[in-house]
Amino acid sequence: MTLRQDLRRLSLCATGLSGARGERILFANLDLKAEAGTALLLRGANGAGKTTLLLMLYGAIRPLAGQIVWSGQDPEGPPFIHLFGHRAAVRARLAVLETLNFWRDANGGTKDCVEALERVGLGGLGSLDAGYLSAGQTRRLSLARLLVAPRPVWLLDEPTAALDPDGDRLVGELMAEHLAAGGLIIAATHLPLAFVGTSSEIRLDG
Ligand SMILES: Nc1ncnc2c1ncn2[C@@H]1O[C@H](COP(=O)(O)OP(=O)(O)OP(=O)(O)O)[C@@H](O)[C@H]1O
Repeated sequence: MTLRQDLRRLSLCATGLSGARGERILFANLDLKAEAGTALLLRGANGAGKTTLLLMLYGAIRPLAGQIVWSGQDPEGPPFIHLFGHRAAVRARLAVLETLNFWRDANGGTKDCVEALERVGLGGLGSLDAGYLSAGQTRRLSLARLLVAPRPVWLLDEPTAALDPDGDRLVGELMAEHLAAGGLIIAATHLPLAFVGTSSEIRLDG
């Protein structure tokens, strides 16, 4: 993947973030920084608020307090964040390749979907009804979505969930390639991620 050179200045600075779900405060006064070419890993127990924080950084949930500033992006430009969450928008009766084509077009991408399916280990399954994919195959299809419409920021929620060891390696490779191309990754995970690159980590329950 090629990212524009000016994206090398991409960064995130969040200060004094507080997050709640319902009546419950999950985290308070949290400061985060992340730079292009690096990964920030979010750790914490089940229910600590990692997914909530990712949704906040994505812009889907408002913080209770604090500020989130993405720099190095044209605010009038195209969307620059991919959220790789637990839910995959896979519809039964739509083939795997059609599903990926749909996502690519909806996200303004131009990359080859057949190649992306090969890359994530789903080559040969393009004409299968996407509803028949196994849990791990569905995650792999969601990974292909990141490839067909490149965006500099990846927010990954438990990216290796449901994947086999080969899938773990694939996630590590894709992350390393994204970082090497100047992308920025924030990943919530309970497991070690097998990527090569600069990373830092914060705990939400510590
Ligand atoms: N819409 C909602 N209304 C009320 N509470 C919610 C809502 N969504 C999530 N929660 C609660 O917010 C808390 C944080 O959830 P979140 O999914 O952010 O945790 P997490 O750290 O990602 O957990 P896990 O490691 O299990 O994925 C949980 O206790 C959850 O039950």
